[in-house]
Amino acid sequence: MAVELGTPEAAAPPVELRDVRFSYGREEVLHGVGLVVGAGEICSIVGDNGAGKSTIARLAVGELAPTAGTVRLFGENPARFGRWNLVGYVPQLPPEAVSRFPATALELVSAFQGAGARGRRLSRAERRERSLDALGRVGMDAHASRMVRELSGGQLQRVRLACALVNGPGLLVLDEPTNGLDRESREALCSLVASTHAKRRLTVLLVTHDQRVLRSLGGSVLLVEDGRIVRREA
Ligand SMILES: Nc1ncnc2c1ncn2[C@@H]1O[C@H](COP(=O)(O)OP(=O)(O)OP(=O)(O)O)[C@@H](O)[C@H]1O
Repeated sequence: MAVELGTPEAAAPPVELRDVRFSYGREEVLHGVGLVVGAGEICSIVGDNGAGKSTIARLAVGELAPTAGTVRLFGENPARFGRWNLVGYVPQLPPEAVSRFPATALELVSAFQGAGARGRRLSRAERRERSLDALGRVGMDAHASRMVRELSGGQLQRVRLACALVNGPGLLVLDEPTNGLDRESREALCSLVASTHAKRRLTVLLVTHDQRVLRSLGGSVLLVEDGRIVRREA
């Protein structure tokens, strides 16, 4: 079932899945998923544990390849996509996976930086400035020199968001971004995503269980059950 979101535009939509099937080994977990997220739209994916939400997000950013069907990222096959500055992705990870990383917050964000406009190589000073700016946007510039293993779960999640935003992406894919966040951090994250969306016409694909995040960000909501999109709420 293909679910069309928003009005068609001349430019290719940031995210497009057509009749996508996916199997981990022999077990098929997505059974013909279709969705289109147009430029500047917010689309949230909800559903029970194990329904297939993260798998859809991972396919959308090319982390997984479909076993059947078509995935397009800004109109291109993710396997051949080259404009990764356009994509910010915060995967669902156990916090330990990042927090043992032997780097400061600033170094972690810098590691995610791509080239500048038209592929220009950035100087060290420019990279530092852009990383500090991204940390500032998530309210973490004061913690730039701290080792990521010393950060709280909420602080670490903000730094991961800075990593996703540092290249000024056109598409932000967030998988359960508010897991483990307190109210203040959750609201800060939602308002940052909402303001970036409004200012820069950011496209957002969000996986969440959190009704408060859905209410705060608005947009379309897709319900996934057992590897199928079964409902769309605009
Ligand atoms: N690496 C993997 N290897 C094998 N099976 C997997 C793997 N990752 C996910 N699965 C299975 O694929 C199905 C869909 O998983 P997925 O993580 O996409 O669900 P989800 O809706 O995001 O769940 P949750 O809300 O718990 O994060 C589940 O049955 C899960 O057990």
